[in-house]
Amino acid sequence: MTKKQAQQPSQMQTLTRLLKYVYRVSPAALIVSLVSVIISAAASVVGSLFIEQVIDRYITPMLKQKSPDFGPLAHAVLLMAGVYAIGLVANYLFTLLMMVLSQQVQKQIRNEMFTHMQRLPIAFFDQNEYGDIMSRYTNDIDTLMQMISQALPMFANSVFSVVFVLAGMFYLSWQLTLVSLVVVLLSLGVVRYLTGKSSYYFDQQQKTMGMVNGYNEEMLNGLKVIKVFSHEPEVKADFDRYNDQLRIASGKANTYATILFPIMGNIGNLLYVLIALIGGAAILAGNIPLTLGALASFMQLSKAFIMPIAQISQQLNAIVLAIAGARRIFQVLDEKVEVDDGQVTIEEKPGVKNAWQWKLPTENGFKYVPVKGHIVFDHVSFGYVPGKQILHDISLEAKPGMKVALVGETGAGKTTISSMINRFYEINSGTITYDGIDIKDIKKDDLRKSVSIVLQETHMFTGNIMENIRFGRPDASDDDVYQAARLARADEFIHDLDDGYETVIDGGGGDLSQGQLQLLSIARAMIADKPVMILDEATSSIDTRTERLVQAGMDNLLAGRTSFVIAHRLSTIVNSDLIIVLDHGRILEAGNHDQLLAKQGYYYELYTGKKEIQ
Ligand SMILES: Nc1ncnc2c1ncn2[C@@H]1O[C@H](COP(=O)(O)OP(=O)(O)OP(=O)(O)O)[C@@H](O)[C@H]1O
Repeated sequence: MTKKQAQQPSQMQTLTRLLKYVYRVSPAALIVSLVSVIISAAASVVGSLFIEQVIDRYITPMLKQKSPDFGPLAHAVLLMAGVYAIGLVANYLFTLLMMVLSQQVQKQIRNEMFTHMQRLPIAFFDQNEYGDIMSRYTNDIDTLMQMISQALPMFANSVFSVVFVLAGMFYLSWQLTLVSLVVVLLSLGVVRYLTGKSSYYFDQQQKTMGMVNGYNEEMLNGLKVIKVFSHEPEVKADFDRYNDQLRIASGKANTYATILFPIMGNIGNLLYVLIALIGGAAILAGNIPLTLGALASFMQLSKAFIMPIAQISQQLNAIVLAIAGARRIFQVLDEKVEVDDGQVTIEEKPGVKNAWQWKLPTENGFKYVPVKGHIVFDHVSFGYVPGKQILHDISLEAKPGMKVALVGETGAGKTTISSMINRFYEINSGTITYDGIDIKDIKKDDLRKSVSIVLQETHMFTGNIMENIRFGRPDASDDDVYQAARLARADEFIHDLDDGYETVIDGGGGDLSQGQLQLLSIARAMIADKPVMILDEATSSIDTRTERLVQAGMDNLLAGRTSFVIAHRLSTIVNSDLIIVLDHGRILEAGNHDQLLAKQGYYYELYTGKKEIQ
């Protein structure tokens, strides 16, 4: 994410944070699962220890009896079955609980991420690829869930098994336990090497997965451009490179992870044979005070000793992978949300539609003041990134109801100025006031509620035309929608569509032309009818005849409202009250059309065609 986060938390810190998170979602489920996992591990060891009793207490004596009584043996076996049954139930319970818990955690994380992302500043989305963000939302959450529902319970089960088995082994014979431990210690070297390698590659796999998804997303978005320039082979070559990196990382991670298990399995067999040999020889020589039953029990335990160690190391892979995912998820959740210290809010006057008023806090409560739309920039400077200033000392005043045009070459800073008004970004110095109130004192949501923006890039949401226009004002009636569409001159083409206002458009804009989409977004802004309007190349894809008609509708709407208009076609802005001519983020000239023409400066050259907006 941002560079600040280059210093990553350790795996242990992330795991602890994750466990706290899981605990917070459902403390009861986590505690009951933990108790169940302990019971399950203990039951299996107690079951193994029973073998000693069964052999030494019942079977061996019975071998010497002429007519053996099977009753006590049957009783002991039943008891053993009972212990195993308890273990089984506990095992089932904790598996089930962890499954349910993982679903709850998944829901909670998705919810928190979504809510958090909505509160992140636009700058976050400028700096991070959508594909990478999506990968955190999908792949990383998936791996995390697999860890919580599978790896973590198995890991806990194995850890407790190892502890109990070790205790059981010590109880039976400390000498044979020492032999087992030497074998285990030797095998741990192998485990460390293999898990170290696989976790490194699992981390790489998650990272490259994010890159592949990011690349896919970008290419899908730019598919048309790729086709226009016949860039398919180059794009494919780049994709192959990323895909190959993913294959290599994924292949290596899984190779190291999968060879671990067979190796550990064989070490387990080796230990089993070793214990049988050493134990048998020791019993025969009378070196170790061990019964036949105890040896059988010990061998059973030694088998149950290596497997959990193998499982611990294997589950460690999944845990390491999930920790990498958890870290990426927490990175998003740790991203600073937009600062909002604003106290001033905006409200619609009760009973009067589209009449807005400020709710200003005062010493003894608050007071209401009508919203006028008076915007003042006072020596404003701004840069998107530190050290690269884009706007230099901008001062301008848009009196209520004024139409202010921003003119200048591409990259001059027109959109940037408009983005400052609703605080998409924070200015570096100077102040911007709205009706005399510093915009930093206005609650962001409310500030944005009072400013309508129509961008050149239109975005429609999946739904029908009616719903998309109503997006501007959810409580608008059908008649309001028709009225806005008529004003925006969208009504005509909507009627020509087979399903009219019911025509469904998908997220990308469906079969509508860019100009038609612009008309819809103008209608959407018109229905919102805010005190301040920003039109950023809002009519650039509309033909000049329709643009004139839309303009007429808009001028009606804009009458009495403050508006900022950015347009490359100067015909759109000649009737503006104030034209601000920008060059490299500085104001070059300001005045109305006649004043600027009379000045015979930059604007005059643009208007008379001596200079062209590039
Ligand atoms: N999100 C961003 N991050 C960093 N720099 C940006 C960002 N958006 C714009 N810029 C830079 O800020 C400068 C001004 O861009 P801006 O979009 O305000 O220009 P503009 O006058 O609206 O141009 P156009 O007529 O092409 O829309 C440009 O140099 C641009 O590269």
